[in-house]
Amino acid sequence: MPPSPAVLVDGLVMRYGETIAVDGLHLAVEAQTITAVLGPNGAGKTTTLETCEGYRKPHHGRVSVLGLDPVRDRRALLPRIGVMLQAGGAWSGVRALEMLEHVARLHAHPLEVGPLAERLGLHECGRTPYRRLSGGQQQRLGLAMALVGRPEVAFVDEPTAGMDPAVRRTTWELLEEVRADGVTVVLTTHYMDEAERLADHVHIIDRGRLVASGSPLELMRGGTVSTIRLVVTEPFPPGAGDSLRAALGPDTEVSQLDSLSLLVTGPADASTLGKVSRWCDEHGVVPESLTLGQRNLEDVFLELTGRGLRP
Ligand SMILES: Nc1ncnc2c1ncn2[C@@H]1O[C@H](COP(=O)(O)OP(=O)(O)OP(=O)(O)O)[C@@H](O)[C@H]1O
Repeated sequence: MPPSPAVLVDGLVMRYGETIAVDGLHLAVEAQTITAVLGPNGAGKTTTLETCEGYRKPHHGRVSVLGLDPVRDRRALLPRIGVMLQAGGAWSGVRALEMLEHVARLHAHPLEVGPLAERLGLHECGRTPYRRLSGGQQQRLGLAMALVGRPEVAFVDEPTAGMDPAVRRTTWELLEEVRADGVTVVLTTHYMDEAERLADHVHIIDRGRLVASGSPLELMRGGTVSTIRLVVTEPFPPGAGDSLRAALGPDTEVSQLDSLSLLVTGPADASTLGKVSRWCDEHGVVPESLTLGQRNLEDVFLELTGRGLRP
């Protein structure tokens, strides 16, 4: 029998008034892995995580974490999970290190507070009340609070949003270390490089529904294998995507990523490359780069939904 998932979301429906935030979502998270939930703004990622954390009750369907119901079994579950919310999570007047020590005491085998705070650069603001911490400091404290208890499952909502590159790398290393320590990590992110580097498994959601699941490699290999990325120096003329699509024929798909880049998916062979460069020539488009490559997670999302992942 396969091991039971650490987190199971089974036909979850969540509504805010008329808005359907999560629309019959199914996903399973294998224990001791890092699972990334990807999706554009408003896809329902935070709502799903908050339901797994026991902050919201499913309107339909079921959620189970470590075999427990996050609402009904909240008291039993709380010491076994770590939570990093997108914002907040600490009392406004509490000092940063006091808060971290408090959370550590709620768990049976916490990490040492000092070294964790030092690694996340929290020692320098350890005596600062939470409300006076900068946004970045609050975020690092939130991450430390999620991990300090050595939880069995850590839910981290956009852990590196807005972090500088060095702290981002430290965060990635920390998440990899806790996974090696046996922690199951469920994270949401908008950063493709984060998901590609960290995640064992990715669930892509859009409009509250699962649109694809797999390891980053499986997702990037599935379907069309190759891409040609055309980046230009001046914005494309209106209708450029349609015009290039017509020039390339039915075997290829053309998506406009932004005003300066187009992605061609399909056979990225010499003939297609020749057609792209002829099209540039005929339309007065000056390429800055024309790159052949395997599609990345962002391309996968675009192919599946026709829209980009980033805000
Ligand atoms: N408290 C709320 N009241 C009303 N609508 C809400 C509330 N929270 C979320 N929504 C709506 O539910 C939908 C899903 O939101 P959610 O925050 O779960 O998405 P998300 O994928 O986490 O987005 P983001 O990447 O921007 O954090 C969106 O349409 C959002 O506007």
